[in-house]
Amino acid sequence: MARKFEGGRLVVASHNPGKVREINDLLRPFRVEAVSAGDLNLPEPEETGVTFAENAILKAKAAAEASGLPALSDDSGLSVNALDGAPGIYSARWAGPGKDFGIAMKRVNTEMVGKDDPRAQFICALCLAWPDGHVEVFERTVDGVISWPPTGTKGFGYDPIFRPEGHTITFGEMEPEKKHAMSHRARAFEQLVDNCFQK
Ligand SMILES: O=P(O)(O)OP(=O)(O)OP(=O)(O)OC[C@H]1O[C@@H](n2cnc3c(O)ncnc32)[C@H](O)[C@@H]1O
Ligand SMILES: [Mg+2]
Repeated sequence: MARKFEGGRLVVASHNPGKVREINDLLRPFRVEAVSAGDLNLPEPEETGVTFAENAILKAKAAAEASGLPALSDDSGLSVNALDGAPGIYSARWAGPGKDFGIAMKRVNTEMVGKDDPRAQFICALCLAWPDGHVEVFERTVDGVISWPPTGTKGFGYDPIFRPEGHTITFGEMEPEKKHAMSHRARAFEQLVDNCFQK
């Protein structure tokens, strides 16, 4: 049995404004007072894990310890079949110190030249951690294809080059509510809610 979140204040342990916005959207229907790691001036921990789950755990634990509150982290990324899963856990790092996703998306396109498999997945590991060190982790994916050139300005990160399976537009072109109905983050969140939130 997963430990339940009892309600009240919850730290959203991410320094990515796009993610914080999406997580706040997903939390809205629940009795949760979300505060972001940025609001609390929490440091951005170094992501030394070798899996999404490990990095999610280290980010949530760091925020829960530093704040004394339960903390929810998200470690996510794009995994391209033709690139053996890259950029994967390095998705943020491909954008460089300036967090320029124009550069990161171009690199995906350049490395895919000559490969004819466009399939890719977005992956999201969510971790809910408590100040006593207890953690719950949920990981989900969404399948799609890489689409070039980048289109749409509604999302963040790699959204303009990811077209989810069965759809004709990219996540960058999609309304947030529609992305929340199918994304890796929304799917992992559904698991989190089923297991850790009071009904
Ligand atoms: O670690 P935090 O502070 O949460 O913020 P971050 O941006 O560094 O986040 P990650 O370490 O999890 O890196 C994942 C990168 O993958 C990209 N990514 C993850 N989910 C995405 C989504 O739904 N749409 C587009 N890009 C996404 C995004 O650009 C992230 O920067
Ligand atoms: Mg990060």
